[in-house]
Amino acid sequence: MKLAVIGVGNAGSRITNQILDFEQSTGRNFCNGNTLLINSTPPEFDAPEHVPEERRLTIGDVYWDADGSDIDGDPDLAAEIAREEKNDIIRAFDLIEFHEIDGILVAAGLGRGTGGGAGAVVIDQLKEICDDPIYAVGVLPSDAEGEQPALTAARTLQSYVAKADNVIAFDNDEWQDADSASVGRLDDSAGEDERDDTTEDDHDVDVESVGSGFENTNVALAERLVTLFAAGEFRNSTVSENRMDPSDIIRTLDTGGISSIGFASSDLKQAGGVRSWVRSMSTRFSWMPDPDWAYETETDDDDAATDAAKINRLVREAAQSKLTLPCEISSADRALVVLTGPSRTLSRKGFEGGRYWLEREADIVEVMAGDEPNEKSSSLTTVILFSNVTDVDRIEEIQQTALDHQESLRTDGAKLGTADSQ
Ligand SMILES: Nc1nc2c(ncn2[C@@H]2O[C@H](COP(=O)(O)OP(=O)(O)OP(=O)(O)O)[C@@H](O)[C@H]2O)c(=O)[nH]1
Repeated sequence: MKLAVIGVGNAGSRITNQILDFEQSTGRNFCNGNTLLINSTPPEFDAPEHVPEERRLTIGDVYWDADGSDIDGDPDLAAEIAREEKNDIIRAFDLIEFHEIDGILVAAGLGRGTGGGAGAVVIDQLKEICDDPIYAVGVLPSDAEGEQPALTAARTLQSYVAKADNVIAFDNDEWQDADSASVGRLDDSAGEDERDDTTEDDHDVDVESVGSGFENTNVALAERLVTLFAAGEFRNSTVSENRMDPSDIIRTLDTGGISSIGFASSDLKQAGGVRSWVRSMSTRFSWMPDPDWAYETETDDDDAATDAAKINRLVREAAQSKLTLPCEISSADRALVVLTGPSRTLSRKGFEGGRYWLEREADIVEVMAGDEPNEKSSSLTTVILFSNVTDVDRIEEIQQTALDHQESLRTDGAKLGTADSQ
């Protein structure tokens, strides 16, 4: 599937950059340079930068020049700025070749201002000028960030779901362990005494003060998104009977609502000897031929049966893996399974078995499937998209925190009002 990828805010910008990094390093070509970053401050990247300067738009800088303020987590201010600077944003859309793409992916963190507020307005503005489906990647804040980001995310998630064709959610709370200890914790430089004196609220993490620290989570998210959306977009992909079709992805996401992705991968043993020598030489010297036979994997005695069992197991593992948004998979409306690997290992029998298991186990009536043959892949990978999941504990938790916080703001406001009137 060909997609334009637009990152809004810091999280959106870093995720977009990571998607491009993964696209490039795996030899795919699904966005073909159709990308844009929209932010209120220049983001810090964790990976080599792939988005050229002319595709980075800064919004709101006239405000900061005028009074030194910034968006600082306020989604209403960010939305207002995005509406006021509509002309600049629409002009930046001119850089996207809409005739080349099947859809648009807008990535953003939902717990603060630019991603949550301006991102929703950007989706509206895109809808005014193109008919392609618009999917969002919405990052949910972790508990450690405190109550205000939860309230912001509860509000902005609602508006994303209403505006985008589908929102693929990513739960930082579940995934942060993958990253450096700095994120979601107190600054280690703080002294013990200082720590003892902090109140519950002081433990809220200022995302900006800990730098990015999201490198591993962004890599995990990019790997899942690219394996799903770029299926069939390998530069030198071979033909396959069961090849992934963009219309299957579009149909799966057509449910609207919130979706989640599962993923599993298994390394293949590549053959040694002359094949290994050719592989290493062609990596070192671009003029050397890079034939597919050099990537053949070591074979087992009973190949077909082994491949079938392996694929069947991978589909189960992906369904039971840590999802981008943990949820009850049986609450999904539709699912899509994508299998990537060298064509000779993509056992149709194993794939059908895994698909059948998913239909029964997750009780999903409509499970679509497709594969992405890549002769040079050294692993077998399965990605599963669960579309319109409705049984999600994490979202209920965020909504409850948001309600409690709103209530405490109201009570505090009322107390202040009483004090004022006395
Ligand atoms: N997964 C992931 N989450 C991030 C990253 N950066 C920030 N976040 C999360 O995304 C949310 C939004 O943070 P930012 O993207 O920094 O904020 P912003 O959208 O630029 O908004 P303002 O800071 O108000 O301008 C936070 O609540 C964090 O949970 C990132 O690189 N990856």
